[in-house]
Amino acid sequence: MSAATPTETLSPPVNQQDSSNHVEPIEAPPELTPKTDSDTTAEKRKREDPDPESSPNKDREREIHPFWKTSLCSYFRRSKGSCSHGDTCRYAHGELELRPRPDNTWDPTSERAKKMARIDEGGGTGKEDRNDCMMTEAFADGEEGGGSSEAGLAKCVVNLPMKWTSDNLRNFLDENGISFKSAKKKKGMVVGFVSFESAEQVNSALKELDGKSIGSKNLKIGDVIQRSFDKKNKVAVPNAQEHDQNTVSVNGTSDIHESSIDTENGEPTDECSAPNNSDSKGRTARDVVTPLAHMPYADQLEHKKKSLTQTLKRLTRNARKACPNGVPLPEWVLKSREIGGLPCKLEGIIESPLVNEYRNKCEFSVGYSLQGKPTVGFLLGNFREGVTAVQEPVDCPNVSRIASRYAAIFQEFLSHSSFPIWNRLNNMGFWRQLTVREGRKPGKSAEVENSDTTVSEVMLMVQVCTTGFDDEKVNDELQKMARDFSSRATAESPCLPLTAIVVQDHKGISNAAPAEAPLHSLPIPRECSDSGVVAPYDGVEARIHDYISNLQFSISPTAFFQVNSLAAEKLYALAGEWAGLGPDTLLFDICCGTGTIGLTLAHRVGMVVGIEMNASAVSDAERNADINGIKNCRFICAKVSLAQFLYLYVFF
Ligand SMILES: C[S@@+](CC[C@H](N)C(=O)[O-])C[C@H]1O[C@@H](n2cnc3c(N)ncnc32)[C@H](O)[C@@H]1O
Repeated sequence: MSAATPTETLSPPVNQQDSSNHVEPIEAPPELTPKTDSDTTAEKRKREDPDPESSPNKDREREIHPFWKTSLCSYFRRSKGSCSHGDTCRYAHGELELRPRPDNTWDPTSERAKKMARIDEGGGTGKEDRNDCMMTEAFADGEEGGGSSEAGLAKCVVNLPMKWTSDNLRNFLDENGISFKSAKKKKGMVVGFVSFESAEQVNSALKELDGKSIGSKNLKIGDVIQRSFDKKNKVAVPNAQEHDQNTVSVNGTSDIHESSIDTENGEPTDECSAPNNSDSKGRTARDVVTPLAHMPYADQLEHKKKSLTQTLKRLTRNARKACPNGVPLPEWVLKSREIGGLPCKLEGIIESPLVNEYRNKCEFSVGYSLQGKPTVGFLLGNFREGVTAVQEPVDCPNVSRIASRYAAIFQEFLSHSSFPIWNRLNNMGFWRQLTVREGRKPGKSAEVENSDTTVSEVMLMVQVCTTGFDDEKVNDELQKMARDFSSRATAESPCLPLTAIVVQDHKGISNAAPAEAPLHSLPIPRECSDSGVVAPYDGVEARIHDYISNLQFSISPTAFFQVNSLAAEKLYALAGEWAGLGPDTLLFDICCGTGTIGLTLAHRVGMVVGIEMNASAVSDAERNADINGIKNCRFICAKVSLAQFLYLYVFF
């Protein structure tokens, strides 16, 4: 089941970097845990029920064999780099060649798996760590990268192993016989920059490198284009060190983009939100966040259905291949043949009650436009691809008018602020992000065609990094910002609701702030209340309220809440219908957030147990049960793992 999120792809838009939107992987049950080398004998044996789509061609088999190169070759390791099977060996000759297993785990003897285990032991999630590594160092600028890009002699190479440094990149180029002028790569990034002496060198490098596989990835080569304001270096920027004359950055409309083609079937996948090479010239925020917006809504639904079908078919194929010999294929895999390879019947995509301006939460990045103007909007691509340019949310149909107005107000404020904009390349600066969260009045879906009139509360969360800035000056600046927001919200016609302004101090370098990043609420100057805008007292906990299935939900600044409240209502109702609930049902709401699913279904079951790792979301869930007089729900703050789940099952 999937509710349609109009115009967006099924994957989250590029701007959605909120940690609260991130779903941590749940521990796999034992039968899904990584296979050991001993399992591979079974894998080699011919399956009784062969995959109908597998090809007799050996090379193709290697390409699609789910365990190909997913374990390190112990012979290769023991004999210090030699293995009689050479290239045909099914095991990986070294960490670089190693691929993840079908269940997304890594060979437990690999350095990567050990590193992840260390991170887990240390309480991190691995993702944070990788993000941090990715951004610890800025792309180096200076002599090497500079001049060549203008002449088109600089290229960026995407999909390089994260752990590579410039030395690894240079060695790799040498080993492949590529002549180049300079090569740079920061550890933790997947992008490297290579400059060449001549067009011939560029051409032969392209021939050799484009599409070449390293581990499980294929290299992509893109142009490096200087941002226009870097070239001119004449635009006044608040912090001169942010935009060094020599800085070479990848233009947001450059040729770099993630693969938009499903490598298995050559058809676009859910992830294909990035336009292709030629389209990406002149890519807009609208293209990036709502790549389906050019289609009529009915076509968008069809497109989503098709891409979901591909994903589900792939799931069946992978499950079939992953099932070891001797273990019977699950019934749903066997039955999938009768329904065109699908694991279950796909009912279709449910329409959203609201097609435009449906998002109740927008996270706007703060950065520079392609012309070097301080901008509040959406990144024009992925930082991993080297894109840092931001564009205003012009024509983005999913963004509400209110959110757009606040982005514009903030952008105007930043153009006069003496505090610097966050620089994603050197991880320095002050202003980082603006999140606009809206709360609605209770009302029926049919009455909400004009979303503006139903919004009664707005919370603004401004993310800054206070490192290195004077506390007093920071406070003055933030007070000034609050005054600006409130007076300009009041001056709008009709005046914009403003319920809370929260400042989040995020000192780290990854995009998503950790749950413990300090938050403080700013008082909203009094005059706003006279114009009908609610102004909380300083120190009062900032929160907004929304409604799903006639229940009120109180939401704290960082807690997750479905971004399309009305579509969520439809989705939850259907989940309840399908679940066959009754008074004897014990309903586990795993990763419950603010408790929305469990609470909306509580009246149809005996008891609800919600589990959620974000502490403030758990207290929101408890508060929400109270507000709505629901007594049969318990919420537990914990990271979900199989062990905990089993314990709870026995305990309750
Ligand atoms: C996409 S939200 C869904 C929340 C809720 N079910 C809803 O529909 O509104 C996912 C939630 O899962 C939580 N979460 C992610 N990984 C978790 C884990 N391993 N254990 C517990 N909670 C987790 C996040 O904090 C977030 O609140």
